[in-house]
Amino acid sequence: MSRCQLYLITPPRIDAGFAELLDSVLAEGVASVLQLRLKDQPENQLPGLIPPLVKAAKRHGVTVLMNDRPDLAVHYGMDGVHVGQEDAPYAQARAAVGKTGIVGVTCHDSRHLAMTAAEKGADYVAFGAMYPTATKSPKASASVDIIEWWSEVFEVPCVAIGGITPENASPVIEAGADFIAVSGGVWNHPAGPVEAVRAFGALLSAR
Ligand SMILES: Cc1ncc(COP(=O)(O)OP(=O)(O)O)c(N)n1
Ligand SMILES: Cc1nc(C(=O)O)sc1CCOP(=O)(O)O
Ligand SMILES: [Mg+2]
Repeated sequence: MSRCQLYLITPPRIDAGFAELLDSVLAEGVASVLQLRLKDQPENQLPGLIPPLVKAAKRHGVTVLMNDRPDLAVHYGMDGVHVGQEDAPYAQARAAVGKTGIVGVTCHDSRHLAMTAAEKGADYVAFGAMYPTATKSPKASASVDIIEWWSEVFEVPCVAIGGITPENASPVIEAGADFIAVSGGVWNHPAGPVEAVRAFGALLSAR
């Protein structure tokens, strides 16, 4: 069984200083994937904000994915895109990022959605929300059972998302998640983002 990895998600809105904070967080060497999820950012600010984030990810050897927008993933030279059930359809995302690009798909708490996404060729399926979260109003809540089932039956990696913190991540990791996707559990951690990723690092390397 491969070790669970940290999949970091940006806050929904950032300022120009965020790239420096991100750099210090990625320098800890804990996160292996970064998703740019700038849901609350005015579109006209994206050209100024995205390139330094992509550069920071590449500098630290971190895979960088765009949320929702295959077009932006391609435009800014990212590794791929994450799409939800109401975003660009899988085929459109795949056509944009190509065979070697990464396409991840939200599957909520649905085995059916996950099997469909995997059959189409998704690089990973995401289940959530595992815990209550202040980052968004999730469509569903998922239990560790679906993570356990998926990881026992399928080869396609699974991501667990929603309300995950260093304090509550253990059952999700033990269930077999290939990745834990985290936003607030890093950026809003009371000890600060760098301490939070260190805590995730300690958890993940203990297994
Ligand atoms: C890794 C990961 N999993 C799930 C989501 C949620 O995507 P979606 O359902 O499209 O919701 P928004 O993120 O667009 O609000 C995700 N972003 N990343
Ligand atoms: C973006 C997102 N998608 C979810 C899903 O259930 O599909 S939960 C979620 C929020 C992730 O942020 P945090 O780590 O702060 O809870
Ligand atoms: Mg989406």
